[in-house]
Amino acid sequence: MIQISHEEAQSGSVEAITNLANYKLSLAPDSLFYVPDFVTKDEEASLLGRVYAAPKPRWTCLSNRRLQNWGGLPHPKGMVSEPLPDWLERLIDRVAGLGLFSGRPNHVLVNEYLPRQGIMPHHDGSLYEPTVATVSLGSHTLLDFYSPVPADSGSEAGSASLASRYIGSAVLQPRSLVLVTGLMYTRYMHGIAERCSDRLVVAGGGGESPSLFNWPQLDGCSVAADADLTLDRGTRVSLTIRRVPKVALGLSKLLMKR
Ligand SMILES: O=C(O)CCC(=O)C(=O)O
Ligand SMILES: [Fe+2]
Repeated sequence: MIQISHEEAQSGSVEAITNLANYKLSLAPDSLFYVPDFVTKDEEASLLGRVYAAPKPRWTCLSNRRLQNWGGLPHPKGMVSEPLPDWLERLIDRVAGLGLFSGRPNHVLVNEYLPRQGIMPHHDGSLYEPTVATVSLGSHTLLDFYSPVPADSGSEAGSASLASRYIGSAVLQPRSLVLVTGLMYTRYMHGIAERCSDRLVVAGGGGESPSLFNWPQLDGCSVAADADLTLDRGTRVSLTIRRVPKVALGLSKLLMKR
């Protein structure tokens, strides 16, 4: 069993990120950033407390995960925005400070995955600015990336071709932040396989894995491996932070303008 555990995150403070370029994953074909321990263990517990304190109707149950939508429903005509709760605004402050978004993020999807749950490969789409910042809580997962379906592939482009389109993964450790932008957002698709454990494919003898984009970053962790190189998944909550550029005026704002 491989165990990837970070040195104890200090409870009160995290290292300030002064240069995001230091966190760019050079093994990925385009812009992918990975920041381990973006939140502390205390912050993780507090964020999980807030997620699970949300009223039941906040949750939408899907077949392979459940989610909470915060900030409004993105729509081609503009999102009627709703105020975000303070606990999300504080997290957004920190993400906005990284300077990757053109303005302040205004939308958060919270996903909860039990072991054996995931999300099919997809694009996040054009209603959002093409950058997503994801904080992982509670458990690791493997975020897999795929080349898009070739335009001329017709109906053959089913799951059989998925393996051939796979380009690599990032291990998302609990408390980490991953930033997907550039072609990694617009061109490549991403998904999470429905598995209860992840086998980390370590190619070659040198502890390198070309298919794990953040393998060198994991090196900084204490890694103990035996034969099976498997990470068991627990319940993972992801906070996916985005910016919806087109915002429609809500009813109250429209009335105020009269
Ligand atoms: O949970 C994640 O890290 C990915 C979620 C995702 O791809 C999405 O909400 O669009
Ligand atoms: Fe997505």
